[in-house]
Amino acid sequence: MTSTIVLDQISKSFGKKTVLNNISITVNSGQIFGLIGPSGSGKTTLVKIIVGMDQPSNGQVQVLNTKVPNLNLLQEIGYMAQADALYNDLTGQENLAFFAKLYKLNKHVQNERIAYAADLVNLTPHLTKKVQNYSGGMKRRLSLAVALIHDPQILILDEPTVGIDPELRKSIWAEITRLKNDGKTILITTHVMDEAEKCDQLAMVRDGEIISSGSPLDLKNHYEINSLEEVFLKAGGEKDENNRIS
Ligand SMILES: Nc1ncnc2c1ncn2[C@@H]1O[C@H](COP(=O)(O)OP(=O)(O)OP(=O)(O)O)[C@@H](O)[C@H]1O
Repeated sequence: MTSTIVLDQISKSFGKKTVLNNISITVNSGQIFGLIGPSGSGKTTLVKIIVGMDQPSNGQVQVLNTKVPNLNLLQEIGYMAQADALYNDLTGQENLAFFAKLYKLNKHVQNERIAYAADLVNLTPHLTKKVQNYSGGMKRRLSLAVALIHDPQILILDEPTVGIDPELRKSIWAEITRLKNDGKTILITTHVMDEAEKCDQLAMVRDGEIISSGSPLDLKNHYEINSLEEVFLKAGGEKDENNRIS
C-alpha cells in the first residue's frame, strides 16, 4: 500500500471567507476514502483542489508523488464532478468515444472500455440516444462511465450515486470495491451513510475542517454509537480534540 494522495495543510479562502482550514489527509492505494459532511462544508472544494481544478490558498497537494497541478496526472485520475460535464448534442456512445480519444486509447481498447463502462452503469441499450434525452440519473451514470473510461489509477467521485436507483447503486459499489481490491485509489464524497460504511477510512468535514477521521468502526466506537448516521449528527455538534480518532 502506497500513499497516492497527500494533502498537506490545505487552506482555501474565497475573498474573506475561509472554506478550508488546514486540512491534511493521506489516501493510500487499495483504499476507499470517504469525505462526509454537511452541505457547504467544503468537500467539493477539496476535491477540486486534488484534481487541480482549483488552487489552495495555502498548503500542498501531491498525487502519485507529483505536485498538483500537473497535466500528466490527468491520465491517472478519473474524476466525476457533481455537475455533469457531458456533451448534450452527442449520443452516450459519442461522449464515451470523445473522452476515450482524449485519453489516447487505441481503437481496440477504446471499444473494450466503452463496452465495459456502459455495461457497468446499465447504459448499453441507451448508447445511441442523444444525451439531451437522458434523464438526470442516466446523465450521472454516463458521467461515472466517463470517469472510468481510461482505467485510471485514481478515482475521485463527488457524490456519484445521487439519483441512481438502489439496485444499480449496489452493482456500482460492487465494482468500486473490486477496483479497490485491484489496488486503485478511490476518494468519494457522500451524504449516504450506508455508502460511508463501505469506506475503509472516513474524514468528517465541517466548516472546512476535519472534525474526526478513522475507519467507520473507529468513528462509531469513538462516539459510542452504532450507526454512522448518529455519528454524523453527533459529530456535527462537537469538535474532536485532536481531529483524530484512531
Ligand atoms: N467559487 C466560489 N466562490 C465563492 N465561494 C465558494 C466557491 N466555491 C465554493 N464556495 C463556498 O465554499 C463553501 C464550501 O462549498 P463546497 O461546494 O465545497 O461544499 P460541499 O461540502 O461540497 O457541499 P455539498 O455537499 O452541498 O456539495 C460553501 O460555502 C460555498 O458557498
